[in-house]
This record gives sequence, structure tokens and C-alpha cells, in this order.
Amino acid sequence: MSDSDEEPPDAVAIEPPVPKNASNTEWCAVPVTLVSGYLGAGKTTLVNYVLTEQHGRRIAVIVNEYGQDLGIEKAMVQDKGEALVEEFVELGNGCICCSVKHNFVATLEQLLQRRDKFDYVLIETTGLADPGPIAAVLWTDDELEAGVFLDSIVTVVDACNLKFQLRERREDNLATEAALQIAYADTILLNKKDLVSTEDLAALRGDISAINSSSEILVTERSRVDLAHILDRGTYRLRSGPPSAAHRITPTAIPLGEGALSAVHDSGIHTVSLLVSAEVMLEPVKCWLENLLWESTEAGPEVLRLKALLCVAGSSERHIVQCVRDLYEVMEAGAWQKGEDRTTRMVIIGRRLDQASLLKSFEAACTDPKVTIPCQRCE
Ligand SMILES: Nc1nc2c(ncn2[C@@H]2O[C@H](COP(=O)(O)OP(=O)(O)OP(=O)(O)O)[C@@H](O)[C@H]2O)c(=O)[nH]1
Repeated sequence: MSDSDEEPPDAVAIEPPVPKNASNTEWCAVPVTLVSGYLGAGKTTLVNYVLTEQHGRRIAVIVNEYGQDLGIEKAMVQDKGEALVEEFVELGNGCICCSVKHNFVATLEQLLQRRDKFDYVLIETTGLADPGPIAAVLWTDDELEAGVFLDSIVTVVDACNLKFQLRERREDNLATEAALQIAYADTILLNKKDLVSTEDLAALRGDISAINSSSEILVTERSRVDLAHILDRGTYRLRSGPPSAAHRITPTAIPLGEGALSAVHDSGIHTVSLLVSAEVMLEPVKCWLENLLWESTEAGPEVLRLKALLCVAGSSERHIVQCVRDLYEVMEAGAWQKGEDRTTRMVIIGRRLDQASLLKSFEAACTDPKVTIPCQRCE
């Protein structure tokens, strides 16, 4: 449960979707909740939570993979409960905001062909996506309009890192993605409350309200929230046009230039992918990670976000690695299936990342039992 002290705005009841006609071939438009939020804030955690809760909805999820299509995002979304996840469709061509017209629309249309399998859609954008253009497409695409409608935009915010993310100013003086994501939100989950003090939470509420004073702010841990705040809000059924960030960002909070709503990313942030076919050893992986995350220099790589699916030597379990800045965790994620591709896959998002040297050091450290890696934890 969240510990919001604010009254939620009135939710608009939407009838559960039913076929329009007796032959079950035409369907009512399906609601879409856009899940936005900066790198590592807790978006996938929220999606997984929704999938495992009882809400009577059959949910389809669209996730957006970073960089090349490695299947990591897909592996992170787990349907453990009663809720059905009929399809995962990944957009293989970078962020949604950069490929809105083609991949995003095609993906939704493809999903709508299996309309009988689901009655709600969650779209999880990447941590660097500006949700504005995606929301606009849900309005303006004639073909899509009949099949889906935007229900609301939920932005997950990392209480531990928000201050830092908002402080980052773009060289071109536009609002940062973190600010835009807050600006567009109807509902904001101020997540990871376990990592900050009550005083910090209060200050963060102030920072968020300075950007978007009209959103509902819910303080959460592991993105756990009463789903009445997330599903079937009907927010945009009450509005006459697409959402706009501009009216929500107060002029003094974040400087906005002419192109504030265009999909341009923070300069210097980029993504590298590492693929390793040999099995890896878990302890050396942890040491390699700790060196990368904790021993960084100003000239060296700076990791904002790292995710990996590991094939660990001697284990039948898939292992997932999650890092947000200097925090990381490694989790078992179910047994490998027969015939499943066991390539170890890693995606790193950050600055000054050199793919070739990262791959070389990872392979040397984590796949060769003869190599010993000096790290503080092992010494
Ligand atoms: N301590 C703590 N960790 C959390 C909380 N919520 C999520 N996490 C962890 O934060 C990490 C990132 O969570 P994700 O849900 O993958 O974040 P995301 O926004 O989907 O990340 P990207 O897709 O990279 O943008 C994972 O290791 C989560 O287990 C929380 O409330 N408290």
C-alpha cells in the first residue's frame, strides 16, 4: 500500500471491455496505461506487481528494449500470478520516442490482432523516453484510435536518485527526461521510500510538485500501490486533447526551450550491449561489477543503469543482475528452459562506455577460472 496523504482524484468508471457484437469479432477500445520513469526507478517492478495482483484484467504488456533486441527486458517481466500476459512485444529499434510512428504503431496494431486475448495494455517505456510523443500517437493515429485509448500516464520516480537526476541540466538548456516524465504524469509513484529519510521524502514531494503540481503523488516501496490508482483511471477521456508537459512545468522550475517536447536525449548517455557465449562464474561477475560501479574515475565509465541475464556455470537457474548507479543485486530467475538461448547478455547505459574494453574485461574476469580479479570484497 502507498502512504499517500492526498485524496485521489475521482476515477471514472469504465465498463469492462466486451465484444461489440454477438459474433465476438468487434471489440471495444482497450485502455492503455503508459508507465514512464527514469532509468532504474521501478517501472518493471510496477509492471510485475500489476501482473501478479488480482484485478480481473487480462493484461498485455509492451516493453521497449534498450539498444539491440537482446530479450533482457522481456526476461525481466514475469507473470507469476493469475493475471494473463498473452503477449510481450518488443520494439527492437531503440526508444519508443525515437521510433514512434513506425515500430510503436506497428507493435500495437500487431497486438490488437489478438484482441480476444487481453483487455488492458501496459506500455513500459525506457528510462530515457519522453512519454509525450507516445501519448500523442495514441490520440492521433486514426487506425489505432479505434482500438486503444490512453487511460493515464504513470511515472515512477526513484526517491534515492531523483535529486541528482533533476539537477542534471542539458547542455541545450532543455528539460531533462526525468523532468519531462514527471511533467507528463497523471500519477507519480515516489518509489524506493526504504532508501531515504522521511525528511527527504517531503523535500522530494516539493521538487515534484514544483514541476507538476496537478499529479497525484504516492509514496511506494517496490512500486506496490493500490491498483485503483493505476488501472482504469479514465484520465484522458475527460480531456479534449493530447497531454502537454509544457502547461505543467512551471517556468521557474526547469528552463524550457523551443523544442522542449522533441525527443532528444541527454548528451553523453549511451548504451552498450555485451554478449558472452561462455558460462560465467558468479563471484567473479560480482567482483567485476563492483570494480565497474565502485571504482570509477572521472575519466572512466559511468554506469547509470545495468541489466544482465547470466548463464552461470554449474547452475540450472537463470540469473538476473540489476544495477542502478552504485547499487546492484543478483537474483535467480527460474530454471533455463530446454532449448533456450543461454547466451549471457548485458546492457549498460551510462557515459564514457567503451564496448570493446568492457567486453574484454568482462570475458577475462568472469569466464576464465585462472584469472583472479582484485576487488575490495575479495581481499
Ligand atoms: N530498495 C529498493 N529497490 C527497489 C525498489 N523498487 C525497485 N527496486 C529495485 O531497483 C532496481 C530497478 O528496478 P526496475 O523495476 O527494473 O526499474 P526500471 O525503471 O524498470 O528500470 P529501467 O527499465 O532500466 O529504466 C531493481 O533492482 C529493483 O529490485 C524499492 O522500492 N526499494
